[in-house]
Amino acid sequence: MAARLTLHEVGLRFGGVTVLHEVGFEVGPGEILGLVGPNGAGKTSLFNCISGHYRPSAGSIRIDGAEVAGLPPSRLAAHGLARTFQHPALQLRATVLENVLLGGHTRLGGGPLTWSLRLPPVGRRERELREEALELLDAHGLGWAAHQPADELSHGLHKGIELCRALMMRPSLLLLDEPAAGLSHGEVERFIETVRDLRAHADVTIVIVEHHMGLISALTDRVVVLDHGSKLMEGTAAEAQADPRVIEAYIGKEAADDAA
Ligand SMILES: Nc1ncnc2c1ncn2[C@@H]1O[C@H](COP(=O)(O)OP(=O)(O)OP(=O)(O)O)[C@@H](O)[C@H]1O
Repeated sequence: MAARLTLHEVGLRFGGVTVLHEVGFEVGPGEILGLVGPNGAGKTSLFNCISGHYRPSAGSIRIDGAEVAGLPPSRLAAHGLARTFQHPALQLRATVLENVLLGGHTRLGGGPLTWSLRLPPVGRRERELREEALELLDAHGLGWAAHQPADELSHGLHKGIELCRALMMRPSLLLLDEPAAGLSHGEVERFIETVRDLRAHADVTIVIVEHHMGLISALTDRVVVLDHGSKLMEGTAAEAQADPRVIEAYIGKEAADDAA
């Protein structure tokens, strides 16, 4: 079942630097939320707090009411969370299929003893997961690459493989960090269709960090705009793009970049 994500006054500090300050919002089951804001606003840092890669210095992060702030990524899988990264984190020497299967390991069942002895239920489960991974790759137009080493494929294909790996976890909460970065126009269009298809057929809540406003407008129900680590506003993508505070935040950043 799709998850509810609730953030309350989340803060993050590195030494004396405040990266996030009292950030709060809620994403309802099955919703698609965009997290946007200028470079350095704190979007990826907030993702890292939600996915357990950073421990927030303050506040609360709940998935379906359970407090998860500070839990490591391995424990968050049990709460239904999966994520992708701005720069796909793949095992480059492994095949595409092996990479996608990594996402299924939490669903293998049993424990280290049954795995190391490779008892019959493990073998059966492995075959089922392998079939499922191949179907997932086929559904995302990557079936042809299943047995190729990941490092022989393009950046755009790496993003697709990483998404399949995340989907192998059967997540109830999916975090996508800049899924369109480095993709061609055609690849972005295909990605938009993929997420629409997910919304129609998978029971999942999705949060997307993205600079590509076309993608954000096409996919999200709501956006949260961050600036300098704080929430600037929350509303639809159209409301955000027309909001003078948001325009000021982006223009101010561009002016500062030009002056540097
Ligand atoms: N591990 C860290 N140590 C110190 N500062 C950090 C660390 N991680 C992030 N920051 C700082 O936190 C701020 C927010 O960075 P973050 O990458 O979260 O922003 P962002 O909104 O995702 O930016 P972009 O759109 O460019 O990816 C930046 O000033 C960054 O330098």
